[in-house]
Amino acid sequence: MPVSVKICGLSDRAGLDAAMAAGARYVGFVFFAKSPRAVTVEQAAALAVDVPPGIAKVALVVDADDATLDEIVARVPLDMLQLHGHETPERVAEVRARYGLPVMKAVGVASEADLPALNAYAAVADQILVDAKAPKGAPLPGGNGLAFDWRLIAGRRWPVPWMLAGGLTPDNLAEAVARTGARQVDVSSGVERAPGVKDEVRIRAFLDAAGL
Ligand SMILES: O=C(O)c1ccccc1NCC(=O)[C@H](O)[C@H](O)COP(=O)(O)O
Repeated sequence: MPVSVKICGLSDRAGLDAAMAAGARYVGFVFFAKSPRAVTVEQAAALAVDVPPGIAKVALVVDADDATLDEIVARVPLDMLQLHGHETPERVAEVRARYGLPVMKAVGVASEADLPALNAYAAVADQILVDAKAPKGAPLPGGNGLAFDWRLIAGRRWPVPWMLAGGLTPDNLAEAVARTGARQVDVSSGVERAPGVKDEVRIRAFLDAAGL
């Protein structure tokens, strides 16, 4: 059964066009300056305006304050906010209420100890992104191209839709979906030929592997 795909970290027209043409259901724009995929509000607005209905436009932020979110939401046409920092469940609920947009909260997983947080965020967010936990000291809280042990979440379910992320590639996607039961997946590094440089061939291969 096909799974829905989010291509994250799109920063140019070629990558966005490739993701849309291949059948991505979500396209993600990263507003985190340290990322090789970072876009400005102006860049994201210029890209997002051409994304048709049916493909969700996701703004990814990390511990953003209201002023930052105010600017992004005011100037970029969006369908979802992805919170990928240390935002608490209370902050998730606050952002959701303030902007009236669906919120997906990313939760880093490395061991059993990380699993209770998934339940806490599933209680307040519209979706959760089950991602590999960033290594200690890593400059990026996500987008590291690292997978976690998928057995940790095998058979687990949450009361909201969820997305599997972390080190996914065209070659391991089928195993990841089989082991976890994920119906939605998210990828950034695995469809790039260099950090921040999306590869149209790999995007197409990933969507093919997703059954799309
Ligand atoms: O992608 C980034 O550069 C990034 C930077 C800062 C916070 C989050 C970031 N990405 C979040 C995502 O949703 C990624 O798609 C997810 O972590 C999976 O990344 P990858 O393992 O590279 O496929």
